[in-house]
Amino acid sequence: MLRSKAFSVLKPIPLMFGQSNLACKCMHPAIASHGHHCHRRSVDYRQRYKTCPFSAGGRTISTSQTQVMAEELPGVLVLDIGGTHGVLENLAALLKKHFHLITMKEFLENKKEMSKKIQSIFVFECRPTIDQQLLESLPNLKVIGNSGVGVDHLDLKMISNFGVKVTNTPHAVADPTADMGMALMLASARRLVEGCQIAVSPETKCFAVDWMGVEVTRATLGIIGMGSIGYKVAQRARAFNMKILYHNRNRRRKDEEEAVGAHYCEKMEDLLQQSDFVMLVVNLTPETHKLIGKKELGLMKPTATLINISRGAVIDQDALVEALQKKIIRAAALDVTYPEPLPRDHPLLKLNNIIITPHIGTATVHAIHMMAEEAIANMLAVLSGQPIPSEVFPK
Ligand SMILES: O=C(O)C(=O)CO
Repeated sequence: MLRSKAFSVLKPIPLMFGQSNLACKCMHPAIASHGHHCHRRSVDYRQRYKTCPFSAGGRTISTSQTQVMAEELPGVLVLDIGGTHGVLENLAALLKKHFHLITMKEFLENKKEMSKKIQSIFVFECRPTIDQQLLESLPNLKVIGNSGVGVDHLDLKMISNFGVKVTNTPHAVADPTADMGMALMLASARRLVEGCQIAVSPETKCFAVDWMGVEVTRATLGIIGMGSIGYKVAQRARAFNMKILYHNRNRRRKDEEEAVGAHYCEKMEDLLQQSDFVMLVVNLTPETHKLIGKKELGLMKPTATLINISRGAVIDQDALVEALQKKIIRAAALDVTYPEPLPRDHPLLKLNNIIITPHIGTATVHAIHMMAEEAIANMLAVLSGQPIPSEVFPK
């Protein structure tokens, strides 16, 4: 998800979204929630809702009518999104086409009136979670539209007990997150961050032999988690003539494997032993919590690099610190950690064989827009009783 830090240079829009996160205290640590490993029915979200009729204020309106008063549209509470910046102006405009947008600030200032209006919650950042207290205060809430694929921050069971549906955006995130995986792999392989540091300090003596990287082309990539993002990574890796191994709960169809030249490893251990780059693309669930620990890191080649674009808690970070310190593996490149961000004195931040980015897998202007569109389509589908493109269910 987009982290405010990454965009801190952009223009703030003070009142567009609420700053307060009071009503959404974190009840469940990410690792304890049900995760997005839930059963999902998926319909192509591109079947857009051209006109979405709603019953509002006793009469049916259509969102295709441009003159509809904002108050007549179904109310959406925009959950706290941390920092505010220019790119979000477009998001607000998008939401306002279909919803009466209610910020957290507005909600907290006028809870009595606002709570009745709110039929959906749009979760922009995947950090804030939604607690029982908030749900109890929203009698007309029907859907929580998560912008992003991972819903490990939401207690799906508790939410479904309120009769509220949860949706996510698997289509919009796949390409940008796969791009991020490739970016981290290439950056780590070619020591891009160290290279930048040298380039900006001309006093540093630089001999290419001191900064040698490893090659991605023709290397072996092991993908753990071959869902839509993992598959997109494989498609990209094929262009680098990489040998592609994958491990997944379910084997992909033969034609899908052949299309990207991927070989299935039934045992994750085999993949770990053979790969030059291991990329984690799994959902965070109780089963994948600390999936990569001391034992697994010990199986990897000393020349191998671990890349994580899923969730931080999929790796046992203490074990990773040790493996990197002792050079049990060559390097790591992480877009996700726990917590996020890491505290300044965290041992991972003291290592020079690691690259860490602040969870920016989908932080592109296009992705943010597409995720919002996908979330809106989901929420509108719930409110209008149509088939829901991407609903997530508790296990
Ligand atoms: O979609 C998500 O859940 C992400 O974290 C993308 O980076």
